[in-house]
Amino acid sequence: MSATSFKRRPGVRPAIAVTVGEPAGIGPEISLRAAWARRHEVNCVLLGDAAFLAMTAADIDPAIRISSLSLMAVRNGGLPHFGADRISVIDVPLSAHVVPGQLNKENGRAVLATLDAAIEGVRAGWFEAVVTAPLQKSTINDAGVKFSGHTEYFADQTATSQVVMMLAGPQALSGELSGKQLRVALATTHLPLKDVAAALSQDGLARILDIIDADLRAKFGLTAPRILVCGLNPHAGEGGYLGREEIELITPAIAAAQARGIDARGPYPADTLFQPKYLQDADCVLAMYHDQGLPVLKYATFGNGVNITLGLPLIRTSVDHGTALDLAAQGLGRADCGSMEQAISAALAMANNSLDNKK
Ligand SMILES: NC(=O)C1=CN([C@@H]2O[C@H](COP(=O)(O)OP(=O)(O)OC[C@H]3O[C@@H](n4cnc5c(N)ncnc54)[C@H](O)[C@@H]3O)[C@@H](O)[C@H]2O)C=CC1
Ligand SMILES: NCC(=O)COP(=O)(O)O
Repeated sequence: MSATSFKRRPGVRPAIAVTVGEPAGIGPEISLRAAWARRHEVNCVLLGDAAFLAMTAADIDPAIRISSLSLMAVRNGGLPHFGADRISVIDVPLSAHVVPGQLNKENGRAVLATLDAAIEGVRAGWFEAVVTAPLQKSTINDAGVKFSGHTEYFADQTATSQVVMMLAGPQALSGELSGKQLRVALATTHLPLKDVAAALSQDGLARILDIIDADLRAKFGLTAPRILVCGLNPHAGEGGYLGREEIELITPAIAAAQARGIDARGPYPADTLFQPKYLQDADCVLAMYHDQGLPVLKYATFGNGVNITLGLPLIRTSVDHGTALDLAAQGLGRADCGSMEQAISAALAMANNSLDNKK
C-alpha cells in the first residue's frame, strides 16, 4: 500500500503508533527496522525511550535518522508530519539501563506507559492505528501491575467488555489453500488451562461470534464471513462421552448465531479441522483456547503472521511472536522483522476498510 492509496488524507503518509515493547527483547530492533523499511508508505511513530532507540538505530544502520518528540509537545502542538527521511519517536523514558536479553522489572511500568500513550494518540487523532511489538508479560507483573496481555489491557483501557484475539497468516499457506488466508480466533486468551472450561459460556461464545462476524465485515471487507468453530474436548466431546461443553454451550451458541444471520458452523473436532479441505471454505476458525489454535497457525506461518484484537474501538495489530530474549542477547541482526511489517500492513488495510465502512 502506498501513502497516496491511504484514503483519509490522500498524499499524506498515514501515521501509526508503534509501541516498541520489552526493551531487553527484539521489539526495539524490529520496530526500527520495519519503520525504516516502510517509511515511504507510512509514518510509523515509535513510542519508547528516545535515547535508547537512537543508540539502537545507530547500531542497526547509521543512515537511520531519529527525531525525538516529547509527549507533552505532541499534546500541545499535535504530531509534526516530518518527511520520510527520519523516524519520529515519542519519548517514553525507561527507568533503568537496558541489557539485551536480561529482564529488569524497573522498566515494566515504562513499557505500559507506551501503551497508554498509543491509546491516547489514537483518541486524539494522531494515529490511525496501533501496532505493538512484543512485551514480557511476566515483567509487567514483576513491576507490580497485574497484566495478562495487550489484548486484555487494551480492552480494559478502552472499557470494552469483550474483545477477541485473532491471528492471521499471510495469504495462502500452500497451493492447496488456493489463496485463502488462515485466520484463527480464540474464545479464551491468557488463562491457565485448568480454568478454560469454566471461562466458556453460551452468551460469551455468542458475543465472540458476533464480534468476529462484525469485524471481518467492517475491517477486512468480507461480505459473508464463514466461521468454523472447534469443540473444546477431544472429538468434539464424542456425543457427550468426552465432555458436555459442545452440547450445552457451543452448539447452542452456534445455533443462536446462525439465527442472527451469522455463517457459523460446528463444533468440529479440533484435531481434524485444520486441513485444507475444510479451511479452503473458511474465513476464520474459532478455537476454544490459546494452545488449541495458535500452534497450528504458528506452524504454518510463524514469522509472517499478525495478531489482531477484534472488537476494540481502535485498530490494534501485533506480531505473531514474543520477545525472543535469546536472540536479543546475541546482539542485533538475528531477528526477522517480517511479522512486524505484516502487522503494519494489516493495520493500514484495516484502517482503510474501516473508513470505507463509515461512508
Ligand atoms: N504480542 C506480545 O507482546 C507477545 C509477547 N509474548 C511474550 O514473549 C515472551 C517470550 O515468549 P516465548 O514463548 O519464548 O516466544 P518467542 O516468540 O519470544 O520465542 C520463541 C522462539 O522463536 C524465536 N523467535 C521469536 N521471534 C523471532 C523473530 N522475530 N525472528 C526470529 N526468531 C524469532 C525465538 O528466538 C525463540 O527461539 C513471553 O513473555 C510472552 O508473554 C509472546 C507472544 C506475543
Ligand atoms: N500468543 C499471543 C500472545 O501472547 C499475544 O498476546 P497480546 O499481548 O497480544 O495480548
